[in-house]
Amino acid sequence: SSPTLWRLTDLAAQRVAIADQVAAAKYGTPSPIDDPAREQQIYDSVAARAPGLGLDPADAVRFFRAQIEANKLVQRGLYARWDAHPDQAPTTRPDLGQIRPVIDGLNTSLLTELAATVPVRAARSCPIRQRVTADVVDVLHRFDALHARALGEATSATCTAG
Ligand SMILES: O=C(O)C(=O)C[C@]1(C(=O)O)C=C[C@@H](O)C=C1
Repeated sequence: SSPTLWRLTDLAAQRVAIADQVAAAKYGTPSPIDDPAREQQIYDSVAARAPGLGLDPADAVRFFRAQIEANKLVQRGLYARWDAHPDQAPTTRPDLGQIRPVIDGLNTSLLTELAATVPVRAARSCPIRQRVTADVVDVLHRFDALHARALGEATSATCTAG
């Protein structure tokens, strides 16, 4: 088990990054960014698995709500960018059916890491640790302002104290 927020934050960053592919899969199609049925499926799965990992289901769901909001923030930002600059819009359309299993894998890893970080997430030092960790992960992933803002959103529910 990891005593730091590095792995959790890197996984959240991977989930933010994959939103680019989700947006490219949906842009210019009738599929809306928001898919409440898919979200509910994720929340149900997370809530069902949480107790077995020693996690409070409501806490785990709260964390995943932030991951999904962050993902949608990126998708909306990219849509706006692509509408304004059609030359930057994707020229190939990835298959959402191939992206979601990758997201499922990230969700499982995030849940495992959530369980491994219960003490550090409950510590009084969590907010400052999370801020510093997210700043470094932004750099490592070479995130632009949109993706950095999304990682900030994704990590907003990491700390459980306070
Ligand atoms: O799977 C999708 O369709 C996504 O857009 C990804 C995602 C997610 O973050 O998991 C985000 C928004 C949708 O409402 C459902 C799920």
